[in-house]
Amino acid sequence: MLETAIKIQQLHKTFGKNVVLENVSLEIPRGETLALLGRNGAGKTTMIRMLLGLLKPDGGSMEIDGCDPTRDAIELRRRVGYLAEDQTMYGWMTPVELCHFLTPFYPAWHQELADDYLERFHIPRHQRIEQLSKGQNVKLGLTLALAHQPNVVILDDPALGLDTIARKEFNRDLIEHLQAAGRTVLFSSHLLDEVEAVADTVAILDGGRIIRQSSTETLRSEVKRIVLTSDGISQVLPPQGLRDVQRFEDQFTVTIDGAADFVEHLTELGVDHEVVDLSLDEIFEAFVIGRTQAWPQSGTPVVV
Ligand SMILES: Nc1ncnc2c1ncn2[C@@H]1O[C@H](COP(=O)(O)OP(=O)(O)OP(=O)(O)O)[C@@H](O)[C@H]1O
Repeated sequence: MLETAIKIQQLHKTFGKNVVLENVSLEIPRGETLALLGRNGAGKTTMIRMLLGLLKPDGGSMEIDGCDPTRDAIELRRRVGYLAEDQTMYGWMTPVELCHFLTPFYPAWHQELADDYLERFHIPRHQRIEQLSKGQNVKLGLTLALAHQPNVVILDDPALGLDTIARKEFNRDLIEHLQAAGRTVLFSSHLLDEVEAVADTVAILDGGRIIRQSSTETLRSEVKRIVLTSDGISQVLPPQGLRDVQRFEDQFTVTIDGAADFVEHLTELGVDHEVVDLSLDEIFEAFVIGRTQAWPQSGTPVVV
C-alpha cells in the first residue's frame, strides 16, 4: 500500500489574471487527517475540485490513492468520498431512495454500512431530504460519502452553517467513523475552534501558497506571542519568523514562528518578557492578517 495517500506537486491554477494557486505542494500520509485552512477565496475549493478531477490545473501534478485526477477521474470517484460545502441533493427523494439511486454508480457501495450510518446519525430514513435540518443534511452527505468505503475522504467546509454544538457533534462523528477506520481525510475549513481536535496536521493556504504546514502540536509549540515593554523591544531587531507586532501604549506583543531562539536571546540580554501560548485561531490570524510594521526602528541585531 502507498504510504502517501495524497500528493500534490507544484499545482498551479489561474482564472484569467487571478492566480489562485501558485505552485502549491502538499502531502498527506495514509491514515492522517489534514485541515486545509484559508480565508474566504483563498483557493481551498479550487484545490479540492482539481483533486477530484472536476477542474483542470494549469500546471503541476496530483496523485490520490494512486490515481491521477486528470486521467483516472472515474476510478478516482470510486476511491474518494466527497462532501461539498453546498451539497445539493435531490430534495424530493428520501435518504433511503437516494441511497438506492446511488448504488449502481459505486461497485463498492455497502448498503448495510449506509443503513448503519443513517441510524447512528439519527437521519429519518423516509423523510424527504428537503425537509431535513441542516445538520441532518450534512450527516446524510457524510453517509453518502462513506457508504462506498473510500480510502480517502475529502470534505469541503463540511460544518459550514451548523451551530456550535452541531459542529462539535459532526467532528465527533468524523473522528469516530473516519479516523478510527484509518481513512485519510482532507477537509477544508475557516472555522478553527474545532479543527484542533480533529486534525493531525494543518496547512495554511494564503496568497496562492501553502505558507505553513505542520502538526497542530508543533504549530502551537513553535508559534508564540511575546509581550515586551517598548524599552525592551528597542534593544533587539525583528527576528526571523516574525508574523505580527501590535503596540498597546507602552507594551508590545509580537507573534513569532520559531519563538524559542528569540526567547533565549531575550533571556541572555536580560530583557524582561512574557511568553504567551496561542490558540490555533490566534496563530492562523497572525499568519494571514499579521503585520510587522509596528516594530520600532532602533535596536541591536538579534542572532537567531
Ligand atoms: N470558475 C471560476 N471562475 C473564475 N474565478 C473563480 C472560479 N472559481 C473560483 N474562482 C475564484 O478563485 C478564488 C478562490 O476561490 P475558492 O472558491 O477556491 O476559495 P475558497 O478558499 O474555497 O473560499 P471559501 O472559503 O469562501 O469557500 C476566488 O477569487 C474565486 O473568485
